Amino acid sequence: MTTRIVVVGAALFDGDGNGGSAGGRLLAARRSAPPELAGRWELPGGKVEPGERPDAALVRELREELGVDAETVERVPGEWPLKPPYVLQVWTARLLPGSAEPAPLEDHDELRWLAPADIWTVDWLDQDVPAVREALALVEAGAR
Ligand SMILES: Nc1nc2c([nH]c(=O)n2[C@H]2C[C@H](O)[C@@H](COP(=O)(O)OP(=O)(O)OP(=O)(O)O)O2)c(=O)[nH]1
Repeated sequence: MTTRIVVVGAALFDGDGNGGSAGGRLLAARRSAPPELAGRWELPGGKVEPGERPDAALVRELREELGVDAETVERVPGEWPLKPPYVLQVWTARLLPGSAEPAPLEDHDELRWLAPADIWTVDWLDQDVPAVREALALVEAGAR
């Protein structure tokens, strides 16, 4: 059997609170490690643990990495290969009322809320580019 480990990433939007709203800003996180990924931007998240639901893993990772209380909204269709055995899956997500603002507690040295016009101004990890594109397409479709 092929071992396949899911990495979950959050397309975390701010805005009017309906989650992933078009026109809201998307949170991008700059990795501080490992050296080959440091300085590149990603969707915050991490590895799903054995027996864990991916959406629950994402909420846990956002708490650990950013210090926030968040909820997932919708799975972004698709799956993107990372370095084997990892694959990336993405959910749209939003902060819960009363959550702290995201802070770069672990794995990241800078966070940036990107307005729609600024999404492509950061140096996303190559494998994140199609994932970010799909996440934006999903929220734009939802806004129509
Ligand atoms: N979190 C995240 N990881 C990504 C993305 N794109 C991408 O290639 N990766 C890679 C980087 C890492 O090799 C792997 C995820 O590892 P991680 O370091 O974020 O996961 P984790 O918090 O569970 O880490 P750890 O327990 O191993 O310390 O996937 C992305 O958008 N988000």
